[in-house]
Amino acid sequence: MSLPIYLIGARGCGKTTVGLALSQALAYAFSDTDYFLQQTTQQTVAEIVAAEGWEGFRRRETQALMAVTAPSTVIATGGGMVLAEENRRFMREHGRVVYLKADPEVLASRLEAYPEEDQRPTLTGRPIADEMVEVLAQRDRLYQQAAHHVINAMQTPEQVVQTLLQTLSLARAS
Ligand SMILES: Nc1ncnc2c1ncn2[C@@H]1O[C@H](COP(=O)(O)OP(=O)(O)O)[C@@H](O)[C@H]1O
Ligand SMILES: O=C(O)C1=C[C@@H](OP(=O)(O)O)[C@@H](O)[C@H](O)C1
Ligand SMILES: [Mg+2]
Repeated sequence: MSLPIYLIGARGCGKTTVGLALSQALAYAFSDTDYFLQQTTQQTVAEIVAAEGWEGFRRRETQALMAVTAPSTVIATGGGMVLAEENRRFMREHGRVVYLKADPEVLASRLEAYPEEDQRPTLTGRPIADEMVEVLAQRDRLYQQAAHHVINAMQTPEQVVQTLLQTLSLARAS
């Protein structure tokens, strides 16, 4: 059995979309921590945050990360998973961690086209483009710290999957 692969990065970088496609290419299972939370609580992210605040959501997110961790599984995390040092350490110790990196303008344009507000309630109360700049300024360092590999996520999903396959097999060979 192979180590789990964790995809990290900001909202809109493609963790869920690319993660599912990567799992199919590798014949791995696929898990998404947000989807896991929605299934187990029967609540959307927005409903959890409304009831318990971001603090409650973050606590549940850590539990979800541990619950979905399994061999031969691609795990799409939520964009804020790296905020907790505990989560960064857990991912690095249990699997391969890949940062899907994209510029804030690219992320904002994807989210503006398809906001999914139940999944992505505002983090700052500011417009998406401003929020993306602010969030990346805080988190880019944490994504870099947690990651074994950094991938350019500003390609088509198919190209990102190919880059991931190359990067992960090179990493195995070295
Ligand atoms: N590589 C990509 N190129 C263009 N659009 C993308 C890409 N990856 C994801 N998207 C689109 O961006 C939005 C967010 O993707 P998603 O996979 O949910 O990101 P995340 O899970 O990282 O927040 C979706 O509408 C998705 O179709
Ligand atoms: O960046 C964040 O703090 C969040 C990202 C979301 O996941 P995606 O990155 O899959 O959109 C979701 O976990 C929640 O809204 C919080
Ligand atoms: Mg996602």
